[in-house]
Amino acid sequence: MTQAQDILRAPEADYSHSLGVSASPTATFHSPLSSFSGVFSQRGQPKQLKPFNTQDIKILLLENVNQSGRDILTGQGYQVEFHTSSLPEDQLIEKIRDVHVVGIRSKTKLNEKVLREAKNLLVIGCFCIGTNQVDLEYAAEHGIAVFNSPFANSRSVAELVIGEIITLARQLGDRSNEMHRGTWNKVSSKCWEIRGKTLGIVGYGHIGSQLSVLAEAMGMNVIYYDVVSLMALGTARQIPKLEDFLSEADFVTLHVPELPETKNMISAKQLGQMKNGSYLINASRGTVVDIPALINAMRIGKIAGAALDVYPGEPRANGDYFNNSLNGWEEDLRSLNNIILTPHIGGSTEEAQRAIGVEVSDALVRYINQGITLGSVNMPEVNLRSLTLEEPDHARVIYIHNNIPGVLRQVNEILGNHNVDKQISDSRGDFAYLMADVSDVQISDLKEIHDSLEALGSRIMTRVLY
Ligand SMILES: NC(=O)c1ccc[n+]([C@@H]2O[C@H](COP(=O)([O-])OP(=O)(O)OC[C@H]3O[C@@H](n4cnc5c(N)ncnc54)[C@H](O)[C@@H]3O)[C@@H](O)[C@H]2O)c1
Ligand SMILES: O=C(O)[C@H](O)COP(=O)(O)O
Repeated sequence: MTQAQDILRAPEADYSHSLGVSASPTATFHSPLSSFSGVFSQRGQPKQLKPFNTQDIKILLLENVNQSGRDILTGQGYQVEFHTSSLPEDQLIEKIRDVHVVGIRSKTKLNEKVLREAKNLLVIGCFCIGTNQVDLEYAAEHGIAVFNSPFANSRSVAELVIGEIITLARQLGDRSNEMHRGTWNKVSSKCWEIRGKTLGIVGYGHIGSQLSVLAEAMGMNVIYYDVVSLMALGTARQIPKLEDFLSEADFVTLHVPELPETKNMISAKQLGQMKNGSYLINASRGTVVDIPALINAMRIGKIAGAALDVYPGEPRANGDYFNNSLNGWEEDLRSLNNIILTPHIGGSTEEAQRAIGVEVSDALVRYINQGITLGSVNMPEVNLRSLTLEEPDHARVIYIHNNIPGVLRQVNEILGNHNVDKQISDSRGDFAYLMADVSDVQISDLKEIHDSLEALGSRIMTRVLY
């Protein structure tokens, strides 16, 4: 298989523009590499304590992350290795051992087996909405922050679904295929307007609620089902029971995350509860629909059409033919009438990918350079105003730790001998994140602070940025 693969290395970084976190040559402790043990000290892998230098940061970017994001990362001076597809697990493990940052989309599985090998990893960027492909708990336990882009592609998905509703109602896919084969088949039987029909949205979150507005603008009635009680937009109505909801909708569209509770959420029983001749659209995650049950429901005419953008097993790269990933169901799916099969393109628009690239890369830069966790999906959200590392003798201390009683007292005993300008701490479940800016410190102080924090039983990761 051919796979475009570049190593992007930025030209010399312009430190005067790198968010004010680079080492000032005038700072007294901006020494060359010292024998001290750790700017990023983690998972039993002590590193040398040296001034923060963006060029030391190694980033692995997979799955064709947009140029907008790559430009931001290379512009910081980081070393960026870029791949257009995801990697087989053995190659991923090999690559991830060495890097501080990995950027992925929905295909790359960062499970415990892979993350165990990622001894230097500080942060994961999911350049997409879904984070189900990452073991978020394991990452948090090991001090690895995870960021995503929660809604930059929602509009693209909602627009795709609108297109699919009309396409299914008018059997456009079949007519187009027939014309491609040279057949003129002008029919109106079982072709419908969507005006006045009922759209049923499962999961009324970012995508579902946008879709609600668009569908109403086209004259549809909207109902929705969600585990949370949510404010209806326009004249939409929330239906408390899935069974009642399914029996009322002409079109059912799924917008729930991949969770144990959503696995096979639409199976034979639920398909049986849908209206005769209704339609099913899935642009959420492949595990949400029981595909053999759908194939059967379409064969017997219960379901008049379907659109699938996501599948339980998806090829790793473009060109891997949609063949062996679905236990052989591909052939059955391809043989059905009025079914739209798309290769997980819900969020694949220029607008969405550009916006995601910027949003996630900005979050990564803030985290790498300043330790700011705003928008993290697995860490407490902690922010202090920009680090004043241009001033001599300033440093930012970050201590990620287990959320157990007495830690703040111990940390403050360690920091207490120094001038703490600002400090903030927050917790999320079992983990806590402390950020403190200290001034009037020399490199020997930083080493002492670092080593003392590292010795605490609660420690997950210590970072000292200066
Ligand atoms: N096809 C694509 O390219 C594409 C693009 C973006 C997102 N997605 C998928 O779509 C999903 C939804 O995206 P979103 O941004 O709208 O998410 P969201 O988190 O904003 O909304 C999800 C909604 O689902 C609800 N929900 C959760 N579990 C439920 C359950 N068991 N039953 C009913 N409702 C439940 C939540 O309460 C929430 O309101 C994402 O998790 C992602 O997997 C796919
Ligand atoms: O989670 C998402 O945002 C979508 O599934 C899109 O994923 P993709 O970036 O891999 O296309």
